[in-house]
Amino acid sequence: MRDGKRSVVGQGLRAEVERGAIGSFAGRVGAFFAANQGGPRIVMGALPFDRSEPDYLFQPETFRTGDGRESEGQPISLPDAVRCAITPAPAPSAYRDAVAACLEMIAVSAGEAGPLTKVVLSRSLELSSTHDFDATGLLRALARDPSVTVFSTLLPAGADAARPLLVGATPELLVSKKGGEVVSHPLAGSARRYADPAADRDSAATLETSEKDRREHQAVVDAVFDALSPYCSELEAPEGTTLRSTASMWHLGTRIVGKLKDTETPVAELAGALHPTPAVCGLPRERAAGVIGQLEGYDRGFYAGAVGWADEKGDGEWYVSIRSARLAGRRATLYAGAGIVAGSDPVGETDETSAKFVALLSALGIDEHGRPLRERAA
Ligand SMILES: C=C(O[C@H]1C=CC=C(C(=O)O)[C@@H]1O)C(=O)O
Repeated sequence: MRDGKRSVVGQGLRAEVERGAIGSFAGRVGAFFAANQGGPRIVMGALPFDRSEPDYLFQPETFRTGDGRESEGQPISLPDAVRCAITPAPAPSAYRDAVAACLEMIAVSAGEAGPLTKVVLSRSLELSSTHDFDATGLLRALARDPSVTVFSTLLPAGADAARPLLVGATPELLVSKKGGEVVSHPLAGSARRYADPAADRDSAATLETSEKDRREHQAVVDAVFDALSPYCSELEAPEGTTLRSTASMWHLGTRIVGKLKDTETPVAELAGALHPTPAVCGLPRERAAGVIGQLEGYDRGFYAGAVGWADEKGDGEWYVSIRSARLAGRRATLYAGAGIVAGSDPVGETDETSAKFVALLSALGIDEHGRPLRERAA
């Protein structure tokens, strides 16, 4: 895991933590350290989107931290023969229909108790290549953007011949905990970035003043405050809501910092209280998760879950596993979602998911149709 300032790298797999759902995350990590005396005092891995599905956590053989600048981001070089066939799943037109159906559900529920106010719907791109995907090269290419946290983590062995990995470049901190201090930096509300400076500024200004995006964002901020308040003696958003940028996207973001009442509260418990926030699920949580299951048509697996680490003291960092891809040998599945609220436009939301694919696709050197990008085609 690495951003422009810091890296946390575990290598090898020394031991696996007993797998379970998020409700037992903190208990299982605590029991692992109590029972296992050898090796680095850290576990890392991934939490799935679905709270009832098992996570995948392991203790690495070795572990080191650095300043995030250990290796410069180099463009990855795909051999000429490697070309990707890309199948959108669902097709963009079917995604637009799903957004429209979701808007209808939001409208119909408006008069009910506990109405559906937000659902984050995602779509995927299935890539199939002539060669195995190079996770290390992809990570290096993603790290050219210092504003994101890049990650690569093992996933549980599945039906694939190759061991799957989750690789990505997330801009969103679910929660970090160090001693008595807790930080979360939720994002929601997005706009595409442009190479032309004037168009880029316009895009940011439109996002900043968009009532629909502010509403979409506030739902996440409120949920983070609700989840963390019981654990904190102080909790505030010192800078308020601000614009955050990655190389390809503008977002609305709110950095939330708190002081824990009990400094021993483990980060795993805080992650368990927060996940999934309305940045990836919706409101009310259970109802939105049901709509996602009904309309998306696939299992998200570890997309829109969390990736990170926790140490023996209960400190740690967990990032929302968005802008991510599941790699398994010659196959990769890329995911991108968008928050749907009253006032969302199906075409606009589809375009937003296309914009969110750009980070991974440009690191792979291709566009959404699998065509080589111009600067790499030469
Ligand atoms: C669900 C994703 O992004 C979330 C994070 C930031 C902005 C979002 C939005 O504006 O919809 C999403 O809530 C994704 O990238 O797949």
